[in-house]
Amino acid sequence: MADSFRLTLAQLNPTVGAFDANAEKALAAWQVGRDAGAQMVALPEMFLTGYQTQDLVLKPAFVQDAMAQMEALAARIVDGPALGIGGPYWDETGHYNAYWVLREGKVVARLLKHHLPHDDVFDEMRLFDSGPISGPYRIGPLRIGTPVCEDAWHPDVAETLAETGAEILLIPNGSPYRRRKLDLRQNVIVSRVVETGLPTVYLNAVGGQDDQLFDGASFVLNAHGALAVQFAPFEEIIDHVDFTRTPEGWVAAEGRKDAQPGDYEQDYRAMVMGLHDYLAKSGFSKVLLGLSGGIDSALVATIAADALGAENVRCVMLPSEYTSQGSLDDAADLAGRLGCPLDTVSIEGARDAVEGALAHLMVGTKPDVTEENVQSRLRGLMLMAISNKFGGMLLTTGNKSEVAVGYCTIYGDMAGGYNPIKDLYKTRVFETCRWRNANHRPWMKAPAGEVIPVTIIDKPPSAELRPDQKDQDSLPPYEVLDAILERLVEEDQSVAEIVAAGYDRATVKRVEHLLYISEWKRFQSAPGPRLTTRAFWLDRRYPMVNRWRDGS
Ligand SMILES: Nc1ncnc2c1ncn2[C@@H]1O[C@H](COP(=O)(O)OP(=O)(O)OC[C@H]2O[C@@H]([n+]3cccc(C(=O)O)c3)[C@H](O)[C@@H]2O)[C@@H](O)[C@H]1O
Ligand SMILES: Nc1ncnc2c1ncn2[C@@H]1O[C@H](COP(=O)(O)OP(=O)(O)OP(=O)(O)O)[C@@H](O)[C@H]1O
Ligand SMILES: NC(=O)CC[C@H](N)C(=O)O
Repeated sequence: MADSFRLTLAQLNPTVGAFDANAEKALAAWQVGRDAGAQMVALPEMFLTGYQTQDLVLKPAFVQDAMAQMEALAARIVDGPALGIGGPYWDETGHYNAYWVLREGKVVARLLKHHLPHDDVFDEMRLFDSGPISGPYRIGPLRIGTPVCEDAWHPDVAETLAETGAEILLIPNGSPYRRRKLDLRQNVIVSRVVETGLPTVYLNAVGGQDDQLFDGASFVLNAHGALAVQFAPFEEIIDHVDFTRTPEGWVAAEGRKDAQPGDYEQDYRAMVMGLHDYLAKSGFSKVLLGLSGGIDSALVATIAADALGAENVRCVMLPSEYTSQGSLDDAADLAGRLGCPLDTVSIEGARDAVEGALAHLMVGTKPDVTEENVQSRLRGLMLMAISNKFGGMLLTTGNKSEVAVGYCTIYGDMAGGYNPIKDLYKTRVFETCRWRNANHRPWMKAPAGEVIPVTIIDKPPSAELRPDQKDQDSLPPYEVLDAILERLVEEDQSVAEIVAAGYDRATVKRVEHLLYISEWKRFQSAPGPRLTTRAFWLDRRYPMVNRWRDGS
């Protein structure tokens, strides 16, 4: 019996619902494996349909179509390696998230996911039935056990596979990014390796799907947990792992060990990829945004220029009488450094017209946030008109701190289809700008160097909706606001715990109140890439009507 086995890992980016394109990608990877003499080529979880399909996978027509496409793909897998690929499977016993193994024109195995994740962004218990734990399958000389993603986060599936003769584990995944997720995954998988004594392949998808980002970063561990192979995150990679039979069992040869960037780089890459894929997969190649001369729109313009090329990022300055010369200069400076086209559209005439039209109703009232919001909404209106006429998608620019406390105008600066910094607290916005100014990578399409002028980073944030307005007039300093928000949102701390940590009780209560009363705004807000454990959308599902307040 042969003593070697070549497994080709395809860390690739599928598109939800694009069955033909996903199948072609799988076939191209299979051809790479075949040409390299592999015995098997593996793709990630639910690759044929893309992931996550959400409720699409409850639709019989969708699943029938996917299963027919899978059979058609199987018919093309002849005279070469086996192909492992994720896709749904329905039969009279249930509806499954399955891993299909195709070989010599046929489906030779189907491994059904047993543990269905139902935490953070996952609801698989509502979408699938739990399959029985499948046994190992043989490809050439090797018996392979395949826990499907969440299956590997519990000991039982891997243990059963080891007990029933698996010689390696191959885990296909659709595991979404969040900060430092790779450390968590490796800790979990080391436990499986130690429990089973089996070399383990962890293959993850890459690419953005709505708010979720799959970061790849696939890896291979040998028995005892030593790292044999590590793929880079956020890249499409096809590469091979060579296993050799030894007296102690199968051993993976040392392969590529791609470096894993630090937190700021990974978050930045996630935002760039999230924006790129949301647009490209929705059929857009251009964006526009309101460029105020402030830091949030500066960072969004930079992310967009890195994702799409500066020529595809149309910046629009929409000044009013409150716009300072400094803001006009900073916006022009940033657009020039990035190489983005910049237009100027005054909102003054439109504001006069709106205020004139409303004047007879407003008699006797004092100017307040109403007039401020009109300016914001006029900007949204003008930007959407440019979007409609010229076809770019409008980006909205609220950071996580603002989105958390509702410091943004509904139908105003919240207008837009995607928000690249929705899960980035304001204090991280500053640090991210500094990181981008100091670092450039080949995947960034905008120029290297100090693209975000230091004056933009250093000036006090202002909405410039009334004379001398500063964010800090309405909100606690961002260091304090972000620290309280992180404790309330990410850490689920009580008011008493936050106060005990040294924060002023009245401030904590105010932030808690603002967080709860703006739930409705977030419900109507644009999606954005998930970076944390509690992004606003699926990770944290709060009611809009909620009269409870923490009395601790
Ligand atoms: N639970 C709920 N469900 C549905 N609707 C609800 C609601 N609660 C209030 N509302 C409605 O929402 C409206 C208030 O919300 P909204 O109109 O957004 O206005 P509002 O939140 O009152 O004001 C916008 C805030 O964002 C700040 N800001 C900061 C930075 C930039 C910008 C900018 O615009 O560029 C703005 C601005 O200074 C102000 O504090 C009310 O008219 C009310 O009818
Ligand atoms: N004068 C302006 N010209 C163009 N767009 C603007 C202007 N003022 C505000 N906007 C848009 O509205 C968004 C919210 O802006 P605002 O300046 O009021 O608050 P901010 O959160 O401090 O954002 P920024 O740091 O980008 O200024 C901006 O990011 C920008 O997209
Ligand atoms: N697709 C899944 O089953 C995900 C499982 C796991 N909780 C992860 O995030 O990696």
